[in-house]
Amino acid sequence: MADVLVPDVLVVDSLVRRFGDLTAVDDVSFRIAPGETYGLLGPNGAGKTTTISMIAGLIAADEGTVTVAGEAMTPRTTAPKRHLGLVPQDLAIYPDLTGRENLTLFGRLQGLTGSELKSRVGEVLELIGLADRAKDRSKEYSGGMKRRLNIGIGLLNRPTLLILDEPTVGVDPQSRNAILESVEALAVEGMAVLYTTHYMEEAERLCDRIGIIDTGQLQAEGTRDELIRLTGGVDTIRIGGSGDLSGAAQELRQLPGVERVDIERRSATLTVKDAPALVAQVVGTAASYGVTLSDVEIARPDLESVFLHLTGKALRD
Ligand SMILES: Nc1ncnc2c1ncn2[C@@H]1O[C@H](COP(=O)(O)OP(=O)(O)OP(=O)(O)O)[C@@H](O)[C@H]1O
Repeated sequence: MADVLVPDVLVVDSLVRRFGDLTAVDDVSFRIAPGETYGLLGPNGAGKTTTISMIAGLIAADEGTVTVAGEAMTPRTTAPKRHLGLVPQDLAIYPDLTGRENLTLFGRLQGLTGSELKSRVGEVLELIGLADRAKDRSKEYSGGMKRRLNIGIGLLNRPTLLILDEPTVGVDPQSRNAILESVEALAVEGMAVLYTTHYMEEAERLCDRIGIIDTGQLQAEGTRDELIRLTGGVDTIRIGGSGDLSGAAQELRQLPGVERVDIERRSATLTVKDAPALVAQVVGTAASYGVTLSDVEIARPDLESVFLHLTGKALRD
């Protein structure tokens, strides 16, 4: 049976945006399928906000096109905007209103009324995990709760595509986790999500596919594993200690999944396929040769190494 072709929710084709002499977005193309979470990962100033501002029809592209749910998006068109929920980096909530009042107000502005409005506000409060604080004024919320309320506003119109611009910048780790859980819950509901971040852990955890952006250009895209393969990167296990390391190394070379073993004076470095899966066996083998281990280190390539490989610089500033 032939596969049913589901059209992409978002098609970004050859987008360019210049500010004077600076090309902030330089020929960027990517697509997002329904239910997919796509991460735009890049450092500050890479062009993420400018890209999503064009996708949301807030600013015009100099070149290229954006298609949302099959409709062309420009600052002059309003129809495709009904498919979008945009959660900007800056908070857009009223501090003196409660969480529920904020959502109700924005829901009305988006054309919801009566029982539909009430039930949607209730659903969104659950989705963002603020149902039990709905009656508190938002100025009493923590930074992370305010951010989640900001996300809730973007969800009111049941968007086909939710765009989140660095939603965890400046929030504490616990709130960050709550935000990430909310985004995971949305993906489970089948929403397409475009998530910009400069935190590789977030992109690794949330995103089905990741586009790496730097100096306005999409350097590479793919799943986490596809991107890591680009670096040709491998896992390593390094064991350090005293005893018969050379004897242990001979046996370690025979273990399935071990590609090579390099011995130095008091340490051995194993190049392996899957370090976490092998480490217990490696330690056991070393012990059976009377090696007294003083340290065991696992290193796996991550998106940070991919970024370094592609751009020659670190992702973090
Ligand atoms: N309105 C503007 N006028 C002039 N330059 C701009 C404007 N908006 C963005 N830029 C420049 O375009 C480049 C890309 O900025 P953009 O905000 O898109 O990056 P970003 O990846 O979202 O970074 P950040 O995380 O810091 O927001 C930067 O060099 C920025 O200074």
